[in-house]
Amino acid sequence: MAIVILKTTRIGIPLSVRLIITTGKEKGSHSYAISDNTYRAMRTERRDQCILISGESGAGKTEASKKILLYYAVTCPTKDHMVTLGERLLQSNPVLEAFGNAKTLRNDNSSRFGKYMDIQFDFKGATMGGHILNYLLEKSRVVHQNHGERNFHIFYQLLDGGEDDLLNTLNLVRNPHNYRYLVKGNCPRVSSISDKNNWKAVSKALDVIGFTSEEVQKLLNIIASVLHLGNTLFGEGEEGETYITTETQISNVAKLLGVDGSALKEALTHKKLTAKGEEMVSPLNFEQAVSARDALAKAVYGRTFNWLVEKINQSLALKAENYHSSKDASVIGLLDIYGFEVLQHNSFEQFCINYCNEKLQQLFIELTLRSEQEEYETEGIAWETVQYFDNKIICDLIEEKHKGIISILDEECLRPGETCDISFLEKLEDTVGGHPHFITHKLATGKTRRIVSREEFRLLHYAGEVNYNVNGFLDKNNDLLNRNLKEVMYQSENQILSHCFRREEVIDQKRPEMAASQFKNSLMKLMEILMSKEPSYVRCIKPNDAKQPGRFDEVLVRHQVKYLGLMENLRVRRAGFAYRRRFEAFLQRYKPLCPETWPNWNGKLADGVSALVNHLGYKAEEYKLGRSKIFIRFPKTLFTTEDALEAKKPEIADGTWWWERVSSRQGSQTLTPPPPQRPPPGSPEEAAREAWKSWIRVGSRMKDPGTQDRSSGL
Ligand SMILES: Nc1ncnc2c1ncn2[C@@H]1O[C@H](COP(=O)(O)OP(=O)(O)OP(=O)(O)O)[C@@H](O)[C@H]1O
Repeated sequence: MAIVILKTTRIGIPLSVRLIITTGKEKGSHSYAISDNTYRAMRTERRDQCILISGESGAGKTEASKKILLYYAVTCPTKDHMVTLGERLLQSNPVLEAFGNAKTLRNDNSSRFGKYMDIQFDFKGATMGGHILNYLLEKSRVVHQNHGERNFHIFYQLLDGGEDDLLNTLNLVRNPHNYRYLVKGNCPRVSSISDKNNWKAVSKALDVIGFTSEEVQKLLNIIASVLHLGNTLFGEGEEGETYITTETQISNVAKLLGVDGSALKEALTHKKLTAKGEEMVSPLNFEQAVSARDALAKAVYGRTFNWLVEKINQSLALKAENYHSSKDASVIGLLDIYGFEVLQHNSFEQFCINYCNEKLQQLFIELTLRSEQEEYETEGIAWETVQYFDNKIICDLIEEKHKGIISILDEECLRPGETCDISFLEKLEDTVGGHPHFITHKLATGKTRRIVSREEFRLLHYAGEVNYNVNGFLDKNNDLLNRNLKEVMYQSENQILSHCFRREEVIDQKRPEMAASQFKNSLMKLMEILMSKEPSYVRCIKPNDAKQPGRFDEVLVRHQVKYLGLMENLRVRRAGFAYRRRFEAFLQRYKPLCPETWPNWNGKLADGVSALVNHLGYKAEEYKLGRSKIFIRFPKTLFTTEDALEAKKPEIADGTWWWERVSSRQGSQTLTPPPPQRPPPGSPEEAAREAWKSWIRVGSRMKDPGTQDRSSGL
């Protein structure tokens, strides 16, 4: 069971709050409602929309996003030659889940990457294309899993579901226990997952998306090579030299990756350095060789995942024949990104995940709480301010240039001389030691000191307090692969790999951006994308930590409701107005309802709106006029007005033969331009027709790009 709280919109109107508790039977119905409302808002407002799905790991974000996608795939019109776009959108899910999801302690199908998907619609509302942006895959899982967790699903699916012939060509045996990279978490069986069935689903999906059998083979070669790489072991010679003890494994890896075996062996046990312009080769010790092997496995898997997303994007891309209609295209974005995560041992990955959640909370504050309240102030509407915690202070602590945690981490990675994770921690203490949301063992006093170990720093996030162990921060941020390993991969005969290891990085030796900065920059871009759209929210709340149906842990739920800011949001919405619109847009749309304002109002806009609402009989408590906008308190008021408008449409065009023809053919709600034959010039029919035409063009569509109508988070 999961609870989802959502805000609904109709023609872009923030509506009342709905709390929907889903049970097995009605699973997904709520997601259809928000999908539908967002689609309608996009069409009537002609404004890009986005749906932000948030919640803790295991709360139901991915399930909700799949339902939303399903809704669009099934209900939106498609062009004849585009019938498979919806199908391809849907089929991208099993593929991305196979390669990017894994069993964790909190969720048997946890997304270990973030995903933002754009669905493009043409002016008739038909799906035209899609695009996926992926964020920070948890690559460390390829080589290590916590107890009770698994590696990415694809490894188990391949071993369980792959045909005998396929496994033979990959030199794999069916038992996952034979592979070191799969037994780190004790390789638990998961009753809720059928790897065999999922393998079938993934194979079919790859086909539907348009992967050729050659590409699939190359992809699986890489997956199998990672397993063989995990079984590649090293020995130490008498003089301390490192060598590979498992010849069969390494030749399997070389064959599957399409690289030269001896070059690979050399690159796994030696590193190339350039000192004073001269190239030197230095042997790696045992630990360094193990690290080089693991780094290669992570790099190969991570880059292959990016390639996979690229391929899916090519398949979803707007086709050339639709470019002409893309000018009028609208977009619905769907964000399903990792939720706030607190584990027993939180590392670099959790730091990035929780930073991302801080940013999303900032966005929520910006787009809803703050903008809502600021708007009342700007418009001169009397208003009782609702207090909320602004987490900007935490975002700054993490991301500020030169002074933030990410900058300090980058500096420590680049600084010459001896650096390590502990020196990073010390640097943090020196630089952000006094910050109210930052604590370390050294800085803590009393009780807190006991809960922060010497290798940890503690951040007081908006959603709770989290200790991060600095071990591995520098390595993960550096994300470096020895140069000679990159060279070997660049020369691979497997086109996926040679595509993933690019010339500028290998030959020109351009240093890639540090992982945390790269993540920070991609988040900044994401925020820009989301800010340009009208947001709707799906808030997923996890009912219990035991993955059990029908159990409702009140403390856990209360905590989530609190940190998601739902109560503040409720208060803002309740005290506020359900709808607001600029005077000109309101007048444009509803002017047919009042003889004084139809077909044109030539006086002051505010007076026109006053005349209109007086004629409609609005009561004083139902609305307020601001400086440039009308604010309507209850959705009911607006719906009554909308219904009156619907009823009025045929009457506006009364007496014109063309209206009757259009309405009898296509239904009276269709906003189709009148047919070319004109009524006699100067006749009342012609005047009615002209007024109608202009209203159809502007008023009925409420095209109002200047409006700051932000959906609430509920
Ligand atoms: N609406 C729902 N009704 C019943 N069960 C659900 C619902 N949503 C999710 N679940 C169950 O919860 C599990 C976790 O859901 P999901 O994978 O969507 O979580 P998530 O929030 O995306 O987690 P993560 O951040 O770890 O990826 C699902 O596999 C499913 O068993």
